[in-house]
Amino acid sequence: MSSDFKDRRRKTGIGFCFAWNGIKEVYQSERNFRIHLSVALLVILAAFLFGLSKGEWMAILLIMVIVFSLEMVNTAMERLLDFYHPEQNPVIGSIKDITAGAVLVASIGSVIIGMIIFLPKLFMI
Ligand SMILES: Nc1ncnc2c1ncn2[C@@H]1O[C@H](COP(=O)(O)OP(=O)(O)OP(=O)(O)O)[C@@H](O)[C@H]1O
Repeated sequence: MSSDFKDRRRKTGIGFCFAWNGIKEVYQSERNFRIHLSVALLVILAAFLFGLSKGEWMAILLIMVIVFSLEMVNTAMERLLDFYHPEQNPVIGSIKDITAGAVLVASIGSVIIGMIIFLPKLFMI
């Protein structure tokens, strides 16, 4: 194996570690992230119990990934803004509102997708 290839592999490994630390950091510090994770685990359990189709699995997994990713971007944005501009400012406030709004939009979407998939199955019981 060339040293260049080994170097690149080592860098990828380190990058993965940093990214994993980021996920751990958000998990430990953000209550909303932990709530979303608990709900996601319950939904995955329900998905196994109801035997979802491949398309239904893809829909719930995709929306979960979107919610978690936006939650992390929202947290990063809040920290960035607090670091560079700790004072109150209407522009900072509206940027934080917008990124929080993005999480809310995805969360509402996830509830709607969940209802479309699970409600008919619940009514059949
Ligand atoms: N520097 C600021 N200037 C003006 N308004 C702010 C500022 N910081 C926060 N806000 C307002 O307070 C809200 C909450 O901001 P904060 O940074 O406390 O997020 P949070 O409560 O930790 O949110 P989350 O629950 O998503 O982590 C913002 O959406 C914004 O409306």
